[in-house]
Amino acid sequence: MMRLAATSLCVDLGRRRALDAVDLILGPGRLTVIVGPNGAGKTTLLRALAGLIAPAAGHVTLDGAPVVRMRASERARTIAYLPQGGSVAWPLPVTNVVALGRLPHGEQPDSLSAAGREAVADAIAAADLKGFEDRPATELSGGERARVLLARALATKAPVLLVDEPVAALDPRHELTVLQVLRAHAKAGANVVAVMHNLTLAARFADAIVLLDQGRVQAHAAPAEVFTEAQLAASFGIRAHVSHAEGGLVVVAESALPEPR
Ligand SMILES: Nc1ncnc2c1ncn2[C@@H]1O[C@H](COP(=O)(O)OP(=O)(O)OP(=O)(O)O)[C@@H](O)[C@H]1O
Repeated sequence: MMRLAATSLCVDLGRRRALDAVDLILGPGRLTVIVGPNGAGKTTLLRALAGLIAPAAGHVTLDGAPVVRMRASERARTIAYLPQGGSVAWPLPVTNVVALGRLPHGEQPDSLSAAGREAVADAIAAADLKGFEDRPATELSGGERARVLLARALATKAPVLLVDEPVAALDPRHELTVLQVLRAHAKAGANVVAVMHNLTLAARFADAIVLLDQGRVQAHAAPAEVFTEAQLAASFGIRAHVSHAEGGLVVVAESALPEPR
């Protein structure tokens, strides 16, 4: 099933309560986008969903089992996590970096199974990296590198995919490519959760939006229900104009509201 659930989830970072009593149920087959202002707790929530942070209270479960208690190898096969602004340390060819996504299956880049080779090829095609296979991953632009790291996560073929700002460094065409890939992955049955700042793209591609503010879930609903002018003013401190266009909702941030929140 791959149903992710956070129940009364509280996470402390240092002395700060970064997540406060978060309740969420995220079903498979959906692309959920987490939005919220800087410091709202989005990355912390994604890391907690991935089982990478132990909660101060409450828990995160995958099909009822606490993720922090899953064996690390099983968790790595089941939950692919793409951190924000990841870097590549070694000058490996792109194909080998993408193939690192097969490590949770016990496959080394130079000894992939047939399924592993297919997964790597699929991921390279999905991230629009054909032609880049032999380039050293350290000699790419920021946006190209971001796509390589996404491809590594896709190559895992994990049924849960958690991605932190996957389109932050991308040009408009690749923003669309990546969101189409994430949506297709969800439509194929995966549970896909992405953190994003671009509200119009989020509205266009997400099945559901989670709006976080100060560590709390302010809304969890369809984009049109979450992206109201009143909600955007309350959570982001902006005056925004929301309109309905053919491709979906368009959110235009018009001005920052003068009052500090
Ligand atoms: N290691 C840490 N120790 C203490 N506080 C931290 C630590 N890491 C993050 N925080 C704080 O926890 C809060 C949530 O951080 P988080 O990175 O989850 O926010 P975010 O919503 O992802 O922000 P952004 O949009 O800027 O990426 C912030 O107030 C941040 O300052």
